[in-house]
Amino acid sequence: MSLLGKMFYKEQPHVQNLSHKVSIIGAGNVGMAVAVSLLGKHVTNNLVLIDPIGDKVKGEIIDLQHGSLFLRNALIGGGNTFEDSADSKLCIITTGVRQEPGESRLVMAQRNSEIIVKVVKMLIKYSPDTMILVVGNPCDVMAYVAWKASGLPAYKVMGAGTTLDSQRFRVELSKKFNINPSNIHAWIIGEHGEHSFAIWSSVNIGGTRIEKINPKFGTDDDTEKWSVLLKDVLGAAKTIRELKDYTNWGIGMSIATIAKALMTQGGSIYAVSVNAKGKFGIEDDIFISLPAVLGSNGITDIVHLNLTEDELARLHNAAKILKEVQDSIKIEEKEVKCKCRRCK
Ligand SMILES: NC(=O)C1=CN([C@@H]2O[C@H](COP(=O)(O)OP(=O)(O)OC[C@H]3O[C@@H](n4cnc5c(N)ncnc54)[C@H](O)[C@@H]3O)[C@@H](O)[C@H]2O)C=CC1
Ligand SMILES: CC(=O)C(=O)O
Repeated sequence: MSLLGKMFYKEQPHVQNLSHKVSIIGAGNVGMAVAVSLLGKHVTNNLVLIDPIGDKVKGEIIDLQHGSLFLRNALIGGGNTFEDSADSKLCIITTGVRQEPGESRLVMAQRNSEIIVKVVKMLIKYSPDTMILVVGNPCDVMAYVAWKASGLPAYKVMGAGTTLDSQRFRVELSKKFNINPSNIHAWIIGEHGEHSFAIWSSVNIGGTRIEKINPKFGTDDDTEKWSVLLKDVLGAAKTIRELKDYTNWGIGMSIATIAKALMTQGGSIYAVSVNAKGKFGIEDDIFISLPAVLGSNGITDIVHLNLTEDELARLHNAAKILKEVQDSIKIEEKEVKCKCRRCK
């Protein structure tokens, strides 16, 4: 009899609870920040990390596994192929090349969309019913590409959107008001990029809409110049990139929070990239960042914001730009061959 046989009276085979599997695709700076945040927030104890390129992902998996002692015995698997992602409830795509200096978003969109299509086809092969959250940039357009490539209903596919921008906005406001950012309700919507904008009219602290006190709040005519604060918010990515080359911790934590809403506690609202067709006068399938209610099967509702005329015009402008980029992308429907042991 083996040592295990001598140690235990076996009652039944050991079965792992696989119902909360989250797969992260891309073990770069963002992917690893998402992984650590998901584990630290106990969003899942069944994590898979996949990166088709290089050995780094294998090293990251072993390294993280050594932390599982402190992470509710989390199961951490993955590698270069997609088989371990089978039956994921949520797949988070962080693959993508970063923008080269001087490179247009459009060129980056085409390059990254080719990666997204390949990745999504593989994910759907193993998890046909998964939810997909796209982080790779330009994330609104990449969410559209993921939706097209996946064949999933739109409510199951979203992009990180302007969650991070809204988070940055709340943090900057919190520094001025000296209030915990979780008690400040403020949104950036539109496109996660050059066409995002703040909904100053809805900034609310402690049940008080600031615009009611200062009707010029956030406008160029405001003598207190609150709008200056937006420079730090919208320029944050550039500032951080100049200092450390990439951004990862802020997005890692916001993705873990979105994932928590999708995995455990429905009813939380985040400004994710959603298909806005039929909302706010948008007529086409355009993925754009709007506050949406998240539940355990994806997006349940999109908030019917009370936008001012100017804010609505900005939203339509962002939608127009996003549609132009979406339309410029060629999404090839070609079959992707899996190199995993099961399919070889
Ligand atoms: N939505 C948001 O708020 C944010 C988005 N990002 C975006 O996230 C993406 C990842 O950024 P980082 O992790 O810093 O980059 P990184 O270079 O550290 O990691 C990217 C990963 O993608 C993988 N990859 C590259 N080409 C691939 C291909 N052809 N097929 C499969 N995998 C491939 C690489 O192996 C690498 O592990 C970028 O597009 C970046 O702009 C970053 C921060 C915030
Ligand atoms: C890189 C990026 O999209 C950000 O940090 O906002």
